[in-house]
Amino acid sequence: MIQIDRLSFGYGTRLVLQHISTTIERGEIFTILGPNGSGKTTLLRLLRGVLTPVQGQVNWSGNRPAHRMGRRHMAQLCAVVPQSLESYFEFSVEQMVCMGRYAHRKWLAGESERDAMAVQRAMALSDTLHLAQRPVSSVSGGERQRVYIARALAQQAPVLMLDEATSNMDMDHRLEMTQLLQRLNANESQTVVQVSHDLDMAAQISHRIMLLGSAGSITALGSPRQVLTPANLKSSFGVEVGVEENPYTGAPRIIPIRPTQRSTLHNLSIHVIGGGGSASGLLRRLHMAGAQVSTGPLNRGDSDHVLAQALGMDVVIEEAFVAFSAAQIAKAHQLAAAASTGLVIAPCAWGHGNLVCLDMARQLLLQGTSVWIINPRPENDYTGGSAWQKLQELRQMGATVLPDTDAFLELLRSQNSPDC
Ligand SMILES: Nc1ncnc2c1ncn2[C@@H]1O[C@H](COP(=O)(O)OP(=O)(O)OP(=O)(O)O)[C@@H](O)[C@H]1O
Repeated sequence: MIQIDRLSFGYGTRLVLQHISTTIERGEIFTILGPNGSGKTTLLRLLRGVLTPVQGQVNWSGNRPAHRMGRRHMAQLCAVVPQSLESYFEFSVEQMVCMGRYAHRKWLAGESERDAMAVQRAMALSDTLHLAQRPVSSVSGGERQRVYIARALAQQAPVLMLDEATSNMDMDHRLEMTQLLQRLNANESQTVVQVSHDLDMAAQISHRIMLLGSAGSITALGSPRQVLTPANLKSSFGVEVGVEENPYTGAPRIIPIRPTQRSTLHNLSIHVIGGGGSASGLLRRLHMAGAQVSTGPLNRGDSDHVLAQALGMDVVIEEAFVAFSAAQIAKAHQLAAAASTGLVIAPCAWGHGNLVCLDMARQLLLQGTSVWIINPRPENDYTGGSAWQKLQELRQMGATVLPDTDAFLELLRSQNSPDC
């Protein structure tokens, strides 16, 4: 019903979704999971044609690509329960739900009996009838989510798209909404495409789950049982979980083992070479895990500099937009030599201004400092090959290359574990 073909999308130059392909079938409950910022809401927007893909396309069977379909046409096919609160607050709840009938009305036509019946039914199903005359601005967050669901139900579109639609609801209403979705799906072949952070609910009701990773690509796609495995969830969320069978529903049930791994690196001391935001995630995660972190040199105002300063790290700062001076390199060398665990090089872009950091790493390596390099890539070399050659030499001299920050942190943890 909805074909997604090698879809990629970015805001500006930053890609947030990469190579997404699948077909969502009629009558399917399809859930998109993933960490914050992994592109779930963006994917929903691409599916309903609000955004135009950078590559690939979305096709609703028998129609033009989604981004070329008109709004009214899309509204006949797809009803949306949004994540963010919309500013229709001057309307009453009933008026708001009536807006769901927009796609069914002729231009300037009033409300028909059919419209009125659809609105009443939607409000009854979503338990919002008693709120009908209240201004939307006066209802609670959970009640407002039910109003949005009512508006979407009133639209009577074959596909219902929900973006974290039950996140503010109490347990009773959340269960009720879950059952409602299942009932609509079973009795009326309603296709449901939803974004959720509720893994247990997703496991319980989804026919298929798409799990996105932090880089906006698919970590796993398939049945809840195939997708919700400890390895996949670790890969996407960086969290260790156990998965067991829910004794009441038979669906997989997720149990965090170590929800976060804070304070596990508290006796380590590490110097980080980054720049241009390449080390931000690494700096933050090392800090959260309790490691003593220093970094630099970094140009003033660089996003890694701003973050390191905000976290109170020792930072060697060079003025903005200038090459690193010998004096600042000497200071960084001193900090790095004092970092007893070692030096780690983030996947930064290399130019003639920061190439000298690789010479510093070489000297430290020769002096016995451990050096790690995270995900070095030739396309990050803007020096005509010198940086790539220096990185290769570091590797030959004994620096350890790791694919990503997760692998680096895992290595530190395993070396730092009390069992070692
Ligand atoms: N209009 C925009 N302009 C620039 N960047 C954006 C815009 N909308 C979203 N982004 C960025 O794109 C990335 C993906 O955002 P998106 O809202 O799709 O993530 P998500 O997986 O739904 O996150 P969450 O679980 O937090 O709701 C994020 O890094 C976000 O900051």
